[in-house]
Amino acid sequence: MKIKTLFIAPYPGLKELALTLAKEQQSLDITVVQGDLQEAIPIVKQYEKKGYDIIISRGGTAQLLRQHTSLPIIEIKVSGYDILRILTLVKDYSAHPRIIGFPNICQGFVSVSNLLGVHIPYTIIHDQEEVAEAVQQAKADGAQTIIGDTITCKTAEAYGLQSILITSGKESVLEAFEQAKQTYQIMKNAAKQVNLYKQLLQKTKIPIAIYNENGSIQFVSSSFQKILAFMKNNSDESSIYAYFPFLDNAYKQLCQEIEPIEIQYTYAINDEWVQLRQGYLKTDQNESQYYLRFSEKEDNQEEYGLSVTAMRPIMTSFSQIVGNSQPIQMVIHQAEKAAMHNEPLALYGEKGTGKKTLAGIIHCESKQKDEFLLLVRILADYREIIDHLKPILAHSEKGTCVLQGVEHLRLEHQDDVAQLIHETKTRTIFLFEDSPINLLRQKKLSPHLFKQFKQNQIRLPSLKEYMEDLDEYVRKFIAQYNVKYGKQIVGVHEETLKWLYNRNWQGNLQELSHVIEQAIQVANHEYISKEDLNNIFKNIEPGYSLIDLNKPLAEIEKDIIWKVLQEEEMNQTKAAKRLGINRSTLWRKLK
Ligand SMILES: Nc1ncnc2c1ncn2[C@@H]1O[C@H](COP(=O)(O)OP(=O)(O)OP(=O)(O)O)[C@@H](O)[C@H]1O
Repeated sequence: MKIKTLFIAPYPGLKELALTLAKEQQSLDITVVQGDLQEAIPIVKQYEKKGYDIIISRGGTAQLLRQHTSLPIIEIKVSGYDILRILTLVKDYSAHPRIIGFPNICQGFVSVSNLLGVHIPYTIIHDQEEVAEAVQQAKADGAQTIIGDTITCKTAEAYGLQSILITSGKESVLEAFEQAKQTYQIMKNAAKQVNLYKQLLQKTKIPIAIYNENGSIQFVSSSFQKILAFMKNNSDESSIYAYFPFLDNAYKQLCQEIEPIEIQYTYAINDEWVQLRQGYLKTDQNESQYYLRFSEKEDNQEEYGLSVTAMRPIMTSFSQIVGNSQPIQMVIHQAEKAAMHNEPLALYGEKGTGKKTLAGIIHCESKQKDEFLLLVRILADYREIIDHLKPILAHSEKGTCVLQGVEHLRLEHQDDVAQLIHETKTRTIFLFEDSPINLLRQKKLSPHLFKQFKQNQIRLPSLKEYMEDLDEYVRKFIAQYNVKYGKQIVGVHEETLKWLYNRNWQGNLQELSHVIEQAIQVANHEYISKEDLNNIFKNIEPGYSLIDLNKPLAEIEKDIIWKVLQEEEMNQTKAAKRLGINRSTLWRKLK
């Protein structure tokens, strides 16, 4: 297959020469068009659509075109022969010649003319815009003939001077043809590689899209394309922001700074929550590139010992917190106070007591509510962790960073975190399962770090401490899961609630929420019955016979999974690992 080549000749003679030489080119299919600086851009736009591979042009035209097309531009260089020809022509000329040109042309002339003992004055320009001034100056200096390229000659004539165009000879044109072939070959090899990777991405079925700083989509895998089509029917939007508006914000810059760590997002597409990950791709161009990919729920979290999530607060206001009990009212009171300032804060309480939820509300009720809300989980200590945390904490003067697992860091790293917090204005909220003072005593918390939030600590009570609010929470979860599962459950009977109340309750809000979720799914009356709940507890509490062999296989499987989950303190990662399945499979099987 021949290389489709567009040859733009800035003057008629070059067009003729190119047409003649093109005939001898076996591997180039050359279209020759005449056009100068002004005409070249529309020509290229017109031919670009016709599948051309490469463009050949000369001087300023070639340089201008580079800024307006992604096709490779080969420039016909002024050769020693071209210079020699001009010098031979003008050496006995009496009409005071002057060369005006870019540094390479002028230097070429100086070298060759020195060899020949011909001395022609010259003016070096660096930009086409300088031509007019250079011509006027030459005229003022007494020059009568200007030697230069097409634009220079046109300008000279406009000022009433003679001009001699530096024409390109056969050798220069042939040289450009050779270069076109070589460049095309290099391009083809690079394209081959890109194609290979693209195919690989398609084959592995990873839903991934790559886009630039402006959000313009550069690549989209077929599986991602299907999702985009699903999101916007018949839409040919080329901007990623049209589909995922949350990407166009402060996180983009952060993404670049914490590369190679990805930022996770939870996003609803047609009522279905999905996990997305955004990352930064290093390229050697000035432009920044990003990718967005769909991921299994919280997969590969341990990859970097650090996970960064753009939090989506499920509750945004203190008024949404239900419960009149003293412990809950105390939490609300303290949290309201905390939302009024920007000091580092610690929230502590057992697993599933609502620490993340409260952190989200505090953020939404604070001055920085419109800024980012990040959940940073430290999963392991490692050498570069502070380098990774630095941009996160220093990222913006605003926003809230919720930091979980800081006690996993060695004490000197914790001291570094304390220093970072001291220097930043980003609001930091620490989450602990144990009380900070206990952690301090056990030497798991650095005194420097402790000092940062010593005055601002909120303890989240365990559910068993505020059982008088149980009915409120049960009702809240029923309403929440009715929506999710399209049910119309109206509540639990008084006696069921009493029974629930009198249980030796070990779990927290997280577990209560799971139990109600299960109950909503199985309930087939308006009220959740004691039996419904009992069946669920049977499966999640130790001491009950685990497997009821009268149930269908899928149900037995569910029971086993619940049992393992319970034994692993509802830790989904550990349960999934024990069962040899991944976390999304685990949840799918429980549905
Ligand atoms: N005030 C609340 N009202 C209703 N539901 C709540 C409340 N607080 C928390 N929840 C629910 O309880 C569950 C656990 O909450 P959250 O994740 O905030 O707890 P956590 O203490 O941060 O958990 P962990 O210790 O596991 O990280 C979530 O499903 C959340 O929706």
